[in-house]
Amino acid sequence: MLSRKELFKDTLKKAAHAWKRTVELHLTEEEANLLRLYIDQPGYVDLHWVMFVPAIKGQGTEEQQKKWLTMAYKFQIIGTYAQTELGHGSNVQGLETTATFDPSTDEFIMHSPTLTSSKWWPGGLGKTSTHAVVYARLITEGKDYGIHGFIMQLRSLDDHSPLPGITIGDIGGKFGSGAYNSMDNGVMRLDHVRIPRDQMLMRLAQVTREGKYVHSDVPKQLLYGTMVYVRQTIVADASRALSRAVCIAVRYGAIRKQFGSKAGGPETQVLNYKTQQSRLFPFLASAYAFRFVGQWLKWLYTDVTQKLESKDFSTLPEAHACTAGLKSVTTSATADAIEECQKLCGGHGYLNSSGLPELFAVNLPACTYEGDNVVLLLQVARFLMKTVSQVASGKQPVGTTAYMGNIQHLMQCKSVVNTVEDWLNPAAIKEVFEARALRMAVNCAQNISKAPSQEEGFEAAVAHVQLIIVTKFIEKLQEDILGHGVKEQLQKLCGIYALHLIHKHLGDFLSTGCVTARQGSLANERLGKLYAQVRPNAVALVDAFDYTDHYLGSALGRYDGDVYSALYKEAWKDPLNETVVPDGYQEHLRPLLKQQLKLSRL
Ligand SMILES: CCCCC/C=C/C(=O)SCCNC(=O)CCNC(=O)[C@H](O)C(C)(C)COP(=O)(O)OP(=O)(O)OC[C@H]1O[C@@H](n2cnc3c(N)ncnc32)[C@H](O)[C@@H]1OP(=O)(O)O
Ligand SMILES: Cc1cc2nc3c(=O)[nH]c(=O)nc-3n(C[C@H](O)[C@H](O)[C@H](O)COP(=O)(O)OP(=O)(O)OC[C@H]3O[C@@H](n4cnc5c(N)ncnc54)[C@H](O)[C@@H]3O)c2cc1C
Repeated sequence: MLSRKELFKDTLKKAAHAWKRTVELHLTEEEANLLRLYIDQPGYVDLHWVMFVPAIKGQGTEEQQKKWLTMAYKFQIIGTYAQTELGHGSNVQGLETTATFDPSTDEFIMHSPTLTSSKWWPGGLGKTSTHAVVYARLITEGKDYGIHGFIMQLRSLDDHSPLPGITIGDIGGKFGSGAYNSMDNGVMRLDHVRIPRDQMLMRLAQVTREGKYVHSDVPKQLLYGTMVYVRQTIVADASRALSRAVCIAVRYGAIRKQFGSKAGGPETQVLNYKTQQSRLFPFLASAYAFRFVGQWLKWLYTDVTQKLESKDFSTLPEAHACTAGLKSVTTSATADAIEECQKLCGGHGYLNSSGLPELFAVNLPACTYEGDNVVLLLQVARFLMKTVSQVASGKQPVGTTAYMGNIQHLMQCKSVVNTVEDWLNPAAIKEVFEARALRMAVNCAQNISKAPSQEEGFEAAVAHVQLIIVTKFIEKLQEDILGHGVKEQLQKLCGIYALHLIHKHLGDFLSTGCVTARQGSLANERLGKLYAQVRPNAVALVDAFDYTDHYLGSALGRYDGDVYSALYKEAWKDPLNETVVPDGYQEHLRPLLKQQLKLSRL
């Protein structure tokens, strides 16, 4: 087991190699991010590519982009995204770092006025990054204009030592053995560090030579644009992580046999047990659902970005609500699913050689970074409340809230489901999800005037986001899908995804009158039939993810199924097995055993 310093150095070596290849091969950002996935190290490539570069692209002027991105693409500088502080992360407007303009020198003075203003968490900040986009309160002419982004050099490009006035280091070990412990999330304190005025990212606003603050004609929320970009990538990351865990658990479930042998025959594959299927197959369906909605979200983000180019900001609220909501729902579901997949693999699921503990440790933080999942869903709730009031005033909603325009029907419709088979009808499923989401949003809006309940808003937001995921799965199935029988299997998975949500949130569907108790039990009956129908193709459906054994990194999820010899082989690689008699025996165990033995002979 590598020490944290060895782990860091090993990862730095891999990352530096990746960067070198990125430059030599002239990789695009997309290709560099694919390389990041192959390395599968939550490391230095993340923040440089995933946040530092996009922040400059989104908030820098053309001139600033030309200057800084040229260096960033060639890895002449290595950047991070320094927004979160010891005292504030969710509340960006509460950040305390200051950037005070000094007209006498045409500089900003960057300062950490309090302990809680210390920058805290930025990936790569601790030991690697030479530069950062630092978010700070812009103060000029004695007035505080709120949070803006500034490019700062942190370390010497000669010997990597921190520049004067900058105290910088790593925040210490984190959850899990490998995972984020290979990344130097850092702490930084600034003591009146001066930077040129032109290092303020000036696409959204600027300060003139005289110190006048001038806001440009773009919405101030573009300051948050980098986070919107990363949130949409995180949905795709979640679908990948979930599909890896499901691949391991399904393959192992097909190999593992326990009980159920008749007359000395073979025991039963655990994947044949109904309890195993009802715990695992909703995750299999979710892995496909999240992949499809992630593809759609990437389209939405690209579309919004193109509109922004032509100063069309109309879909910015939708982009924020969708990226925030889908990041929240998919990462929470994925973290829970990976943990459950460990349990689905019994004792061996807790071995590092299963690949599941590492997968869990790497993906759990996604529920927090890039926005705490509750905070983000409350943003979706805010967006829904605004939409409900616009509908009430006669405005026709569009995009993912278009269903709210059908308010007359959806507020009183009854589900058409009368038989188990009716739950196979996508239109019936979609209508039930639309009615639930709308009624929960309207109930929340009606109650908001009484006692604004965060809980109601939160749940209405979950209902809205789950509707988006179900809708995108249904729409995907309306496309031409190659491969004999593939569409049929995906239809079953779509049914499982939707009906498992009805089962899980039956209280919502009943309390809003969208389904009756009988329709609820028909849904459960349909679900059980779908599990049985998917079982024969379960292994094929995870093989379809096409992960190599290297990428999966799991003795339980091997393509050849040779699990037991892989587990046994992995065990002997552990450093503890380098000696048959363990270190410490002579000092600690032998004296005790000898003494007790002597006593027993008296
Ligand atoms: C590969 C993975 C690498 C991971 C490395 C990790 C990196 C990080 O974690 S970076 C740091 C991430 N930090 C966060 O995500 C912070 C989360 N907090 C926020 O985003 C904001 O503080 C907030 C949105 C929760 C609140 O912002 P605030 O300015 O206070 O805004 P209001 O709630 O008052 O809303 C005002 C208005 O603006 C709209 N809006 C908010 N955010 C956005 C956005 N990103 N894009 C577009 N519009 C946005 C919001 O909807 C309101 O609109 P109206 O209702 O129309 O007024
Ligand atoms: C692995 C990792 C990497 C990171 N990398 C970076 C990075 O590179 N750059 C960077 O700038 N940051 C980074 N962060 C920081 C991250 O963005 C923040 O931790 C995140 O935004 C959450 O903010 P917080 O820690 O302030 O949580 P808090 O907001 O303090 O959350 C604590 C609790 O309060 C609740 N809460 C907060 N506000 C409300 C509210 N209004 N209503 C209801 N409940 C509320 C939350 O739901 C949560 O349960 C990283 C974090 C992690 C874990």
